[in-house]
Amino acid sequence: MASFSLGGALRGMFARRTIDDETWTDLEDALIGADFGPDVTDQIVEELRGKVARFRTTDPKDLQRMLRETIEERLARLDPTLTLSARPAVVLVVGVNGVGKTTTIGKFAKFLTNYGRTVVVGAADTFRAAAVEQLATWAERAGAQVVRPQQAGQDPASVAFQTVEKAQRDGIEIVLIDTAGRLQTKSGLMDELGKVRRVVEKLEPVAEVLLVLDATTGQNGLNQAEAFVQHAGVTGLVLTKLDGSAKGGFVLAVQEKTGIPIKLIGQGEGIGDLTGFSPSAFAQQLVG
Ligand SMILES: Nc1nc2c(ncn2[C@@H]2O[C@H](COP(=O)(O)OP(=O)(O)OP(=O)(O)O)[C@@H](O)[C@H]2O)c(=O)[nH]1
Repeated sequence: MASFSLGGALRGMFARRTIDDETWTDLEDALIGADFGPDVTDQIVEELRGKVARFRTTDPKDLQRMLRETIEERLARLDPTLTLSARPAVVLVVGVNGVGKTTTIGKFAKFLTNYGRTVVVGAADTFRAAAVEQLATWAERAGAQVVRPQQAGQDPASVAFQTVEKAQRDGIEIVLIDTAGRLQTKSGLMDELGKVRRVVEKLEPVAEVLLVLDATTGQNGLNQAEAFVQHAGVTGLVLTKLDGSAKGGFVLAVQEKTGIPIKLIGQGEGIGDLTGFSPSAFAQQLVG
């Protein structure tokens, strides 16, 4: 069972033979506990009460199936497909420190090389040499090329530019650009991201801006998301650390709050632990 599954939380509900008042309390507690948030929880419970009445069922198994369908239907309102058909397709990866950005870029590079794509990674987080080396190690493991800053503190936008230039020159299909994640000076960070984007777009349009969020952070993650969504032109979300989280509901909460689709999910620290986002597979894992 995936750790973000509602299985444990719903156990009480299924221990009962019929749907009764306690069933609804248990369901509500399970959804709140899993970080769906109060609004989405109320809406889901309301919808399921309606369905249960309409179909005149008293079987908790029916309720489980309806819950799975409701969650899947809501997750599927946005399209999780990555837009990577441009050549090169330029992807900016944004997010604050510690959410798993570097690891995600490594895993994503591997995901793409597994599909036979060629990849170059640009280390535009130029203030920490250790971060550049960590990224380079991941990229090399993934079979991707790397563009590093030529000196510490080089303008991130110029590293991004050189990375896209290399892709154009060498015919590399996908460009992944790591960006700095300092949130202390939010406006500084957003200005920097804007500059990276403008400079890259002198060469190629940006295909995707992926915001990496740590699924274990709940409301804090939602606040981070809002800042990036407002200022960085985010086109897709990547949720990391779902393997360590009992908060699977965050997936739906963050997608509905931002209106931006989840495109990738990370479920572990290994290079193979990143997958595309499938609403039906996710709803199945979540609800059982
Ligand atoms: N369990 C789990 N751990 C993850 C996942 N993704 C990343 N991590 C771990 O989270 C920690 C931070 O990951 P990094 O990739 O270094 O995060 P970052 O956002 O680049 O952080 P900085 O390099 O500090 O900017 C590492 O210990 C990773 O192994 C995941 O999907 N599941």
